[in-house]
Amino acid sequence: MTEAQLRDDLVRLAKSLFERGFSVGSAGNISVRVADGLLITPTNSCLGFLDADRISKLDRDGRHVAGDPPSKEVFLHRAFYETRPATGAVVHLHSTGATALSCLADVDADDCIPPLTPYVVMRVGTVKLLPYFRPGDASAGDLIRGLNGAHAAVLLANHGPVVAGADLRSTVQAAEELEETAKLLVLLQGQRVRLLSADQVQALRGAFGGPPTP
Ligand SMILES: O=C(O)[C@@H](O)C(=O)COP(=O)(O)O
Ligand SMILES: [Zn+2]
Repeated sequence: MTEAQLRDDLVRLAKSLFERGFSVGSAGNISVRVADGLLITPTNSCLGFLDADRISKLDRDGRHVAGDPPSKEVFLHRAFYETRPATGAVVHLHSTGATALSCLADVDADDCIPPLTPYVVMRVGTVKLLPYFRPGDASAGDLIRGLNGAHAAVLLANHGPVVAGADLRSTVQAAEELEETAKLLVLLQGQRVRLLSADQVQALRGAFGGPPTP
């Protein structure tokens, strides 16, 4: 895809997420890798009303070279690109279910989206809960680097999900799947739940290539 096509795709998919309630106001940010760097949504922009020509562009060293000032979470995005070389896009949302889950006290930090349904295993993989950081705090990027590329998705405590994937479309879809599963988990709070077994999870990974790998 050309850079112009990627810019158009970013605008279209961000608008779709906004219109379906996956983001509100100026919450969330999205980036996509291009040949000579990174495109990322400008800080304080609304995902529903992006202008393709004003999307921020960073060079390979992370320097802002074009467009409006970049999202303050650029370090979160760059940490995924650096530790998962196959990453082509990163999506951060404040979607309701995933954010609700990120606020619950007794969540398993090593597996905060347990295998409730096959699709979340196939598309998202094991999700790590990271501690709370003030938005824009570069320390969260260091924590993601510390995962050494083991997770395609994390939940930022009391904040929301960050998902990395091979390309923009599949990353947006993975963020949607994570959100829907988080909603189910919140709905099922306090009830006895039957999770997929370790064998069932393994069979899904084997049969469909499993979650995105580094
Ligand atoms: O929660 C926040 O403040 C950020 O993580 C966010 O979602 C929006 O920040 P910008 O991308 O800088 O607008
Ligand atoms: Zn945020």
